[in-house]
Amino acid sequence: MESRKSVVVLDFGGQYAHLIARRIRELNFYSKLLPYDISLEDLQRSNPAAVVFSGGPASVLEKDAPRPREEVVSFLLRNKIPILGVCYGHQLIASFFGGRIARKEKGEYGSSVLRVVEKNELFLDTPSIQRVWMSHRDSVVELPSDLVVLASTDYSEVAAYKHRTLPAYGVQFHPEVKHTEHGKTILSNFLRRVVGLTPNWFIEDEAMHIIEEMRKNIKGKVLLAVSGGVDSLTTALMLQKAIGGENLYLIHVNTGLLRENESERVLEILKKLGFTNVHYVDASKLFLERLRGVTDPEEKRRIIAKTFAEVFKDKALQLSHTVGGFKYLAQGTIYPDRVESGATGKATAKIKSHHNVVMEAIPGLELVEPLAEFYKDEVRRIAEILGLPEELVKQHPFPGPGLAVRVLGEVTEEKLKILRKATMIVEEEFRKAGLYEKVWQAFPVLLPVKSVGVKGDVRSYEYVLALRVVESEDAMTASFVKLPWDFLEKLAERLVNEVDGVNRVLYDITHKPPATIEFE
Ligand SMILES: Nc1ncnc2c1ncn2[C@@H]1O[C@H](COP(=O)(O)OP(=O)(O)OP(=O)(O)O)[C@@H](O)[C@H]1O
Ligand SMILES: O=c1[nH]c(=O)c2[nH+]cn([C@@H]3O[C@H](COP(=O)(O)O)[C@@H](O)[C@H]3O)c2[nH]1
Ligand SMILES: NC(=O)CC[C@H](N)C(=O)O
Ligand SMILES: [Mg+2]
Repeated sequence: MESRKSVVVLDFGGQYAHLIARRIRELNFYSKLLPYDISLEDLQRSNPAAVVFSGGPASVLEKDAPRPREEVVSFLLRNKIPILGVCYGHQLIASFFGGRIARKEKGEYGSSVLRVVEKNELFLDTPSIQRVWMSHRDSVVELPSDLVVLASTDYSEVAAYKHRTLPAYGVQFHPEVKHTEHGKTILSNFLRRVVGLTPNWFIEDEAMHIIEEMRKNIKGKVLLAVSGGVDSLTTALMLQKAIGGENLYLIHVNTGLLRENESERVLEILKKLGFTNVHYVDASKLFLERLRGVTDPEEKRRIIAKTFAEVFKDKALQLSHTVGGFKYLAQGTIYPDRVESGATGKATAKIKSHHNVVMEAIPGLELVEPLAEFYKDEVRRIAEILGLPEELVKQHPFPGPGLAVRVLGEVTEEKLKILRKATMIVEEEFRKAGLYEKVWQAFPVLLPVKSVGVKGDVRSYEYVLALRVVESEDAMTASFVKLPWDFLEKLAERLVNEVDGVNRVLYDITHKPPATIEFE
């Protein structure tokens, strides 16, 4: 059993379920995300001080809606372990106690004004009227006498409730998202006031703990895929600290889908960081061959994942002939990679297949993913602690499938060449203007269409680039950046003047959701 108390978040499939756990960790409490149908034994192993029921896409009104096991519910109630329901969780807990849930004629999506109608610890230090963020269609329309309404909105009379005698609470809104003004205070109130917890989770200790665990448990040679991004570099540093350099083998693959001189740069960095067993595979021909004629985005991702695994396996086999067998495969997978691939919970919807997650199946090798539970900003803090140079800590994320998801439709050498050049210019201009570190990502995308233009009095019929520039905290949600016109103008000018084959530049003004950050 875990020695320290944890706050368990039961995952009912909400896209923001892990965000709840993350906010709780930001408040310095140890938190774990577990599947909604976890057994009592496994739940107890986590030593739960409190349990949060997350939101989710299902409806409590459906017969086979996800529910926690009965043994779990009765354990929580019997032992008076505090519970907090969020959205779907709020509806679920209300229904356990005999409340009535109904599907109303319309939903309540986005910002709402919450009125606190009953003084309660949960809303301590927050104003009686506050903005909250809602995303639901079902509502709690009747409460049993055991439950008291704490807050309402115009649309939802039961926007928050508590049980009269048990430590059970529900909120229809999402306290975990930034758009809920006082969400963090509300979560903090629940943990400090209702549950009575004292802080027991600090990221430095956490990273050191994971390193310590790896030191104890890893017995044998480790293969690590390194892209040069902050995730895999941090993974490499953690492993270096845990097991030293001797048993650590780094492989960098040139997929042919990387940016200008990227592989050379990565190899240089690894040398500087003191890694000795570094191996390079140039598989660019193979990747491009296999992608020829393929236009479907998920098919492209599948091919890249499969090829990546194959290349990796071959190299591992080849290496093991010379240095002896490998026991582990390490990757820089971070939490959002898994959420969006639908790999975190049974109730989560799949958005797109992030390639490192699909790569899990290399038979015979045990997977090591020390960052699997962290968000990017947490990874950056760990990287800093481990001494990764600042420009590497702050580099923008670059997807595993590389430029293939930014050349929409079929990937060809010609298009890659255009996009490489354009990418270089965009990165350069952002750095020059001091904007690079202010945004989450900034990159061009090559659209699969040509448009008519005029260059030097001559008609041109060339490709169109889209610019994608977003701000984000963790890539789960993002907003487009309102860049100054002058900057955009200069950037577009450079792109059409210097990149052969492009005569038009568009600016993407959609947020995520509904658009994703990458176009494929
Ligand atoms: N070209 C590559 N060569 C070797 N490993 C790779 C390559 N591309 C991706 N990987 C593996 O897949 C993982 C996920 O890729 P991803 O691009 O998300 O992460 P990253 O490059 O480490 O960090 P960032 O998200 O900051 O770019 C990497 O951490 C790495 O383990
Ligand atoms: O390792 C990765 N493998 C992938 O297949 C992949 N696809 C997208 N990304 C990056 O993840 C973040 C969220 O991207 P999306 O909004 O496009 O899903 C953004 O930061 C993207 O750049 C990937 N990273
Ligand atoms: N975000 C949620 O948890 C939604 C809960 C439920 N599916 C509803 O629509 O009301
Ligand atoms: Mg990367």
